[in-house]
Amino acid sequence: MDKIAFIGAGAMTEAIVKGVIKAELLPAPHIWVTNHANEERLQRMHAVYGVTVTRNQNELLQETDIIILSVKPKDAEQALRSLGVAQLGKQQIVVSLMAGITTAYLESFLPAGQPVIRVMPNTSATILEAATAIAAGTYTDKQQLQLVKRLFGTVGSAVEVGEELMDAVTAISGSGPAYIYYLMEALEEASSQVGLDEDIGKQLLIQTFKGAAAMLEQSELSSAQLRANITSAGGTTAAGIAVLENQNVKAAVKACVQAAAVRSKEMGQAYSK
Ligand SMILES: NC(=O)C1=CN([C@@H]2O[C@H](COP(=O)(O)OP(=O)(O)OC[C@H]3O[C@@H](n4cnc5c(N)ncnc54)[C@H](OP(=O)(O)O)[C@@H]3O)[C@@H](O)[C@H]2O)C=CC1
Ligand SMILES: O=C(O)[C@@H]1CCC=N1
Repeated sequence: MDKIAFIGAGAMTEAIVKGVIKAELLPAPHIWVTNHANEERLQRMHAVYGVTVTRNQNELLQETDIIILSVKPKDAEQALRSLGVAQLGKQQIVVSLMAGITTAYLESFLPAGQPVIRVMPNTSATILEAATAIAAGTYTDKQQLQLVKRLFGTVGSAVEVGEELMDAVTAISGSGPAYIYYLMEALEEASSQVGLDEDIGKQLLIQTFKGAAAMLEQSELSSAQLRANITSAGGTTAAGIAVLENQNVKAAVKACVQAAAVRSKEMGQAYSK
C-alpha cells in the first residue's frame, strides 16, 4: 500500500488518519485528504498530521490504492457522481465508511467491475482501538479484502461480515462508543452526587471500565457470571442493580440498539436506486 486518499475530512477521517500515522502503516505525506469546501480544516490537517491535502480530484486519485469515502450519507451522491466520472483503474479500491449506504448503491455510480468495500469502524481508531467490520461488494477479490482488512487492522481489530449484517454492526460498534460515553456521563454525574471529587471520580470510573472490559476479554466467564460474582446477597451491588431492573434499563438498551439498526436500514433505503 503506497497511497490512500480520503474524500471527506471530518471526525472519522481524522480518527483513522491519526491511527494510521501512529501505527506507521505509511508515511503521512502518502495519506491524501480532500473535503467539500472547508479550506481551514484541510490546512489544519496538513499542519497537525503532515498529510497531503488537495482539492484537485485527479491528483488525489492518481495511483491511489484505496479511496475512502468519508462523507455524510446525505453527501454521498455528489461525491459518488464525481468519483464516477474519474478514470479509476480496476485495481483501485473504493471503500465507504458511510452508515447505511449499500455496496449496490455505491457500485451504481461506478464503472462495472470497480472493487467496492463497505466498512464500519468507530472513532477509537484514533488510539488504535477501533472495532471495524468489513463487507465486500460485488467485484472485490480476496486480496483486496485482505488489504482493506490490514488497513483497518492497524487501527484496531477488523472482522469480515456479510453485508446483510452491516446495519446491526453499525448499531453495535459504529455507534457503540457513544452509548458508553452516555453511560460515563451519567456515572460521572452520579459520582459527584455521592460526594466524589470530579478528578478522582473520573479516574476511578475509567479504570473500572477498562478493568471490566479486560475481565470480559480475558476471563472465561460471561458478563452475567462476572456480574453475579460482584453481587453479594443483600449488598450494595444488589441494591444498585435492583434500581436498574425496576427502571427497565436492559429493555432501554435493547431498544436503543434496535433504533440505531432501524435507522441504518432506513438510511440505506433513502439512498438507494
Ligand atoms: N463519526 C463516527 O463516529 C462514525 C462515522 N461513520 C461514517 O463516516 C462518515 C463521515 O462521518 P463524520 O466524519 O462524522 O462526518 P463529518 O461531518 O465530520 O465530515 C464530513 C466531511 O465530508 C466532507 N464532504 C461533504 N461533501 C463532500 C463532497 N462532495 N466531496 C468531498 N468532501 C465532502 C465535508 O467537507 P466540508 O467540511 O468542507 O463540508 C467534511 O469534511 C459518515 O458517513 C458516517 O456515517 C462511520 C463510523 C463512525
Ligand atoms: O451516527 C451516525 O450515523 C454515524 C454512524 C456510526 C456512528 N456515527
